[in-house]
Amino acid sequence: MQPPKDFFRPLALGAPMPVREVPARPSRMIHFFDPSNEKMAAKVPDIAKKADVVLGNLEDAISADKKEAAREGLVSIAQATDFGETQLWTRINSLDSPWCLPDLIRLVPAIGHKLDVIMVPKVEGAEDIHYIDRLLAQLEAQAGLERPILVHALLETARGVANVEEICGASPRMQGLSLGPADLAADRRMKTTRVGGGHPGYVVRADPNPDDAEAPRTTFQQDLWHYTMARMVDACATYGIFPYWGPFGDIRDTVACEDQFRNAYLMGCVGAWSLHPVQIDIAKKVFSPEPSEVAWARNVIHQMGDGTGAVMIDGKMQDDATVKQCKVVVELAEALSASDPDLAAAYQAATDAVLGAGSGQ
Ligand SMILES: C[C@H](C(=O)SCCNC(=O)CCNC(=O)[C@H](O)C(C)(C)COP(=O)(O)OP(=O)(O)OC[C@H]1O[C@@H](n2cnc3c(N)ncnc32)[C@H](O)[C@@H]1OP(=O)(O)O)[C@@H](O)C(=O)O
Ligand SMILES: [Mg+2]
Repeated sequence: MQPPKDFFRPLALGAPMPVREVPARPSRMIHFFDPSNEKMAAKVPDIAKKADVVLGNLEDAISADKKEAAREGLVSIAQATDFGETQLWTRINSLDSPWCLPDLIRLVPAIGHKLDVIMVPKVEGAEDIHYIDRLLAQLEAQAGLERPILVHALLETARGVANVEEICGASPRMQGLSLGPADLAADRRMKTTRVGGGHPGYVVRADPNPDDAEAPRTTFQQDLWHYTMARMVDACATYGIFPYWGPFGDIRDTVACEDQFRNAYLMGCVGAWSLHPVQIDIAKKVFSPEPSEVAWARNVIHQMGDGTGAVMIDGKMQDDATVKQCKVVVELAEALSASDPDLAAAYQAATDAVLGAGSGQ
């Protein structure tokens, strides 16, 4: 079905032309900072050197009496910092809050030319995106911005999940979605107070031992987020935008954080939020393909020639579909290599070891 003829028309006279394809920029981690926290804010220039995205958070985790200080702190940091290739995002307050409109009215003219993405919390349906879309167009036109600010929606309400496809297709501004496990759990009345990860009570249990009814029965912990993450990934892939895992709140448990991030990576997410500096490196490790995976993928593409038919490589069937899977890995590796020379060298060394130096892969 074709989009409406005016889908790519600016929603205000003088507003910048909407993008026709969301740029696939490295965003392995969206690093949250509190712009009202001077100590944290002072770290932003250094953190921006190692993070793919830095996000000035104005919503939850910013106390009501700090909302204006966070907004003004973000303006100051954005105006004073050269972010280089690192993206600058913000999470504005929810659309029903008294702070949302002041956030946008202040930020767009002051730092709109540096803001890549505005993250909108608690999105319930396409109507929320339409509201932001038109308002941003008006503010961009007044500010004389030359490129549109993209929008990222938080998937953190039951109705938002029920409407996830219409949210993704609501505007050419849509950059992607993040899964917000805490608000979503509360809205669904899930009985977990954790922020992401599993729960020891969510298990399936092996059958009783027919020879010993008293023998302990093994349990297997299940993933609370599998359904929602899969819905989010499918909706984003349908509209060519990007899915992300949101926060992992148990900051000291770096192992379970890595597990949660890896679940998201394997399911098709392109990144996750980092709430603390320790999580930046976890996300960088997980959301960058392993050098051995890149070498394997390049070998499959190399051996599959025009990408059609079927061959056996190391005992595994390869065909038209697996070539596409391998291209996903190689395209991500090449995009990350462009901004990370260490990663580029690791990928090339692994490829040369498999395909021989000078293979041109
Ligand atoms: C639930 C979902 C959300 O809304 S999640 C997003 C909202 N939450 C946040 O943005 C939290 C951001 N992180 C923090 O505020 C802090 O990390 C912390 C309060 C959780 C812990 O801070 P602290 O006690 O200071 O930790 P440390 O002492 O270990 O810090 C060491 C050092 O690092 C500095 N630091 C800490 N966090 C950050 C950061 N994010 N960026 C930069 N620097 C940071 C800290 O200042 C210390 O510095 P120092 O060594 O110089 O003292 C929801 O949407 C949903 O799911 O629905
Ligand atoms: Mg939330």
